[in-house]
Amino acid sequence: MNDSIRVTGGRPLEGEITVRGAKNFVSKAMVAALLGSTTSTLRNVPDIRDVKVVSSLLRLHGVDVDYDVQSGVLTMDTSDLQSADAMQIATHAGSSRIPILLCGPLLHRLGEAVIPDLGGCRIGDRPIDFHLEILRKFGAVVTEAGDGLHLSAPNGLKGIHHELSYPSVGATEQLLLTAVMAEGITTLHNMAVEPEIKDLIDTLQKMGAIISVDTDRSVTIEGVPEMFGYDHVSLTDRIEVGSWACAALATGGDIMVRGAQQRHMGMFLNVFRKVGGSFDVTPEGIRFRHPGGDLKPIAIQTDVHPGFMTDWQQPLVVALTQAAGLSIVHETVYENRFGFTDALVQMGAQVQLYRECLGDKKCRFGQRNFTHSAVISGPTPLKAAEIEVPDLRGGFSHLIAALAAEGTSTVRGIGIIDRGYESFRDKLAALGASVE
Ligand SMILES: CC(=O)N[C@H]1[C@@H](OP(=O)(O)OP(=O)(O)OC[C@H]2O[C@@H](n3ccc(=O)[nH]c3=O)[C@H](O)[C@@H]2O)O[C@H](CO)[C@@H](O)[C@@H]1O
Ligand SMILES: C=C(OP(=O)(O)O)C(=O)O
Repeated sequence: MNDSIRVTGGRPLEGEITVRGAKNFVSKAMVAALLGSTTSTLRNVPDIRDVKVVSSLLRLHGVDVDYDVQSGVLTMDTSDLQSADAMQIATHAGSSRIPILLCGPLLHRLGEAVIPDLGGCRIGDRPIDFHLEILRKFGAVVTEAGDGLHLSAPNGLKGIHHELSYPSVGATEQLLLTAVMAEGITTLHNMAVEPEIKDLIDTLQKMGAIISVDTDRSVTIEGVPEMFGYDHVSLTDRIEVGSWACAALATGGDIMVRGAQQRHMGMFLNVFRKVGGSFDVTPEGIRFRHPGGDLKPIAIQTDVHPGFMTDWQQPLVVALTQAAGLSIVHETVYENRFGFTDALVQMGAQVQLYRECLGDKKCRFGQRNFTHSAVISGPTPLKAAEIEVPDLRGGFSHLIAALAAEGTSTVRGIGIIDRGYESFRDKLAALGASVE
């Protein structure tokens, strides 16, 4: 497939699109299916690359995976589960961050796990120290093996009491996926509470898990000896919804996003309204539009849920280049998530990056030489440019910038965007974008 796209901007995106299941839940629910001794059915599954990567990893372990793109129904039959060939696992190195979550389920079901080196967006160091600490506490023996890790559990996995120093999404999922079948009781404090995690907990409960969530970011899990398949409908991808909403704002457009769910987007909708966007929530989805007039600047800080999500930050920054005044964005989740602004500056935006924390939220990056705050001065007309996509959300943000810019831009490396945006080329065409 051609990996670059020519975008002629300067016209509003208008029309209707549908967003299906969440990349950051579907991939985890697919891993959870490994815990079940019977077939699992996942619905509302989008046709994105991360689903293909996890399907392939499951197949390497003997899972019979069947996906009907049209209906979005994915079934996973785990009756012939078996250890995978290490050489074949290695071919998945760098493909996604999901493989590290296979550890607990594979240790429970097969007694060993071989994990390739992780991929995912390069938006910071992204260590896995929390994951390994949790797995070792449960009783896993972790050794480095070639291009990845080898894990075993000679004495089985036993419940633990753990507190995260930061409410990491992946580490919370690691603990849940391991604790559900570990012997005895597990408790976790300072857990992540993103909607995708709540959906994972619901899925695990359907499978037979006993999980009690408290109101203070803590959870108690009573391990069970056997789990079964599930039937579950994925929540909608709130990051994709927010990305299209920002595209409507930046291009002066009007986009009806079918499938969008208000209850998972509270903080985003507040910000969208404060910046000057309009939205209508309907039973079918949410319609986002630029109502005309100037957009307003804003000061925001990204945070764990229920704060403003880091994955919304990059698309929003493009819209903020069109707001009248100074906007401030303090990124507190990743230390290096403003690299994508170089291309915006090349297109005429005024974005100044700072090492200091430009906000009062507790942040791990303040005194550590990371440019993790941005001041955006607008409105600045954007002009076409040749751009290389840096990462998933940064890439979609570049597309939005090209759609808002006068002239024809070339955006290279758009394959990355397929990791998390289903049929984005068709959706752009449906919204009247001029793309080749
Ligand atoms: C596939 C998936 O669901 N990806 C999402 C997930 O990523 P992911 O699960 O990787 O993100 P985490 O919540 O774990 O990371 C948050 C912070 O914790 C740090 N950390 C994490 C693990 C660890 O072992 N040590 C450590 O220091 C990270 O470097 C980062 O600074 O949540 C992020 C935060 O909402 C989202 O941006 C990603 O889209
Ligand atoms: C950072 C992201 O994903 P991943 O964790 O898969 O790299 C994202 O979806 O924006």
